[in-house]
This record gives sequence, C-alpha cells and structure tokens, in this order.
Amino acid sequence: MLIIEGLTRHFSGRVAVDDVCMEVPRGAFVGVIGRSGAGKSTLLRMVNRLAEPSAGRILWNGTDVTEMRGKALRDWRSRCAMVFQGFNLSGRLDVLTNVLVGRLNKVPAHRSLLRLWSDADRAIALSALEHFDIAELAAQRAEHLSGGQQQRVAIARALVQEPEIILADEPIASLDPRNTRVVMDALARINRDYGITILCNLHSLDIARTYCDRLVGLSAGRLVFDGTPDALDAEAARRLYGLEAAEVMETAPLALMGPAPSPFLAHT
Ligand SMILES: Nc1ncnc2c1ncn2[C@@H]1O[C@H](COP(=O)(O)OP(=O)(O)OP(=O)(O)O)[C@@H](O)[C@H]1O
Repeated sequence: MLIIEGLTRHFSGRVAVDDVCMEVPRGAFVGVIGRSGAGKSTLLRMVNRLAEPSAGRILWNGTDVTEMRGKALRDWRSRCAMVFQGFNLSGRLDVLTNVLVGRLNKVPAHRSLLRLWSDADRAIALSALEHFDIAELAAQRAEHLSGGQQQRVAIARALVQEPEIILADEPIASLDPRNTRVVMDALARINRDYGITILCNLHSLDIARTYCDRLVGLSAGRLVFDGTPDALDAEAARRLYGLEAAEVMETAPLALMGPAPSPFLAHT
C-alpha cells in the first residue's frame, strides 16, 4: 500500500504539488491526469525520490520513503521502477544489455561494475523480452528500434528489477495510436499478471479511462479528482481541464481504431 500524506513541492517559491493526500492499494492501476504543468511528473518523481518533497510523507507498506538514505534509498528505487516518456535506453547498447541494466541492484557490486551478467540474469532478461514479444530484437542496438519497441524494452528493464510498483511518466506521449495500445497493454499485463502497482501519468483521458481502474486528477498541484473512470463527469473534467474540458471529454474514436490487439502479439 502506498500512502501519500500532504505531499508538497515548491520550485523557486512556486508550488508544483500542493498538499496531495492519497492511498493506493497494492495491485491498483492508477492514472494520474491533468493539464500540462499540473504537477503529475513532480508527483511521480517524488515517489521515486528523484525529486525531494518540500513537505509531506510517502509511506510504502508502512515504511517512510521520504526518510530513506543510502542503501535503503537504492533498494527503494529498485523496488519502485520508473518508465519515462523518452525511454531512457542506451542507444548504442544492444537490447538485452539495456534490459540487464534493470538487474544491477540484484547482483553483487563487482559483477555489476564489470557488467558480468550470469546466465540466470540473461535468461531473466530474455524472458522479459519474450513476455513483450520482442525477444528477436535482443541483439539489436536500441537506437535502431521504433519508439514502441524501445518503450517495451524500457518496460522489460523495469520488470527485471522485480519492482513492487512502476511509475510510468507519460510512457506513450511520443507514440502513435497503435504503439500506444501495445505499450499500454504491456503495462496492463504486468499489472494483471504480477500484481505490480502502477501509477501512470497520462495526457489522454481516453487512454486513462480505458486502462486505469482509478484516476487521480491534479490541477495546479492540487488533487481535485480521485475516483473511478466512470465517476469523471463533465463537472470533474471542468475542475481538471478548465476551458479545455469539452475538448478532452470528447471521446477519441477508439472504436475506429479497431479492436485492441492481443497483448504482446503485435509487432511494430
Ligand atoms: N526542476 C524544476 N524547476 C522549476 N520548476 C519546475 C521543475 N520541475 C517542474 N517545475 C514546474 O512545476 C510545475 C509542475 O510541473 P510538472 O512537470 O510536474 O507538471 P506535469 O503535469 O507533469 O506537466 P506535463 O504534463 O507538461 O509534463 C510546472 O509549473 C513546472 O514548470
């Protein structure tokens, strides 16, 4: 269970996240929605401690994440994997090595420094790639892959960390509709198959409604919506998106995109 209590972050005197409180049970798939600049990324980055809170607490299964230092913080970051909009792969390294980077915290320091991966680690990484139907890309340089393929590699890297929670910061922002579905299906499958809690920042309300079992909405750093996708009515959308509400509430023609492909069976 993730508990966020009064979480606040200021940048140069301006508030980016303002006294946010929420509880996320294990295994939830939560979409974090709101306009650009609402504080979504800052909220996720604080959970991973990539950004330091100005005030408030983050508790994971009762342990105060905000107090963690040194090894405890490294362990937390390994249990709390991040997936970024820009994939954050090493383009010149092959796909398998990129995934193995997710194992760094699981192997002794001397082996990780020398990148001496065991057969077991390689098998785990390959199996994660297989899980996302991209094992045949293992030997390719990451920079030669499409955006959708790169994001699946990044999700495979997150998975081999054996995380308890995945924080996905706009994971589909640079993808076309087909790859959007493939990547969101990958996250949904991780959530379903392994019970990994997912917090996912999303610009698209339609995608958020389709994939998430709960939405939390930020506006100017404040939590202004917390409920199921069905509960997000026009009034709630106005609180979140202001004058753009009508625009974002217009359902995107998901039906026109055809049925969703079976998870991990689609190639890019
Ligand atoms: N490192 C930083 N230094 C100064 N201001 C920052 C920094 N990071 C974020 N901010 C500010 O904090 C506010 C919230 O930004 P944040 O990136 O969290 O919003 P967001 O909802 O994720 O936006 P987007 O959807 O555009 O990514 C914005 O006003 C932003 O300019």
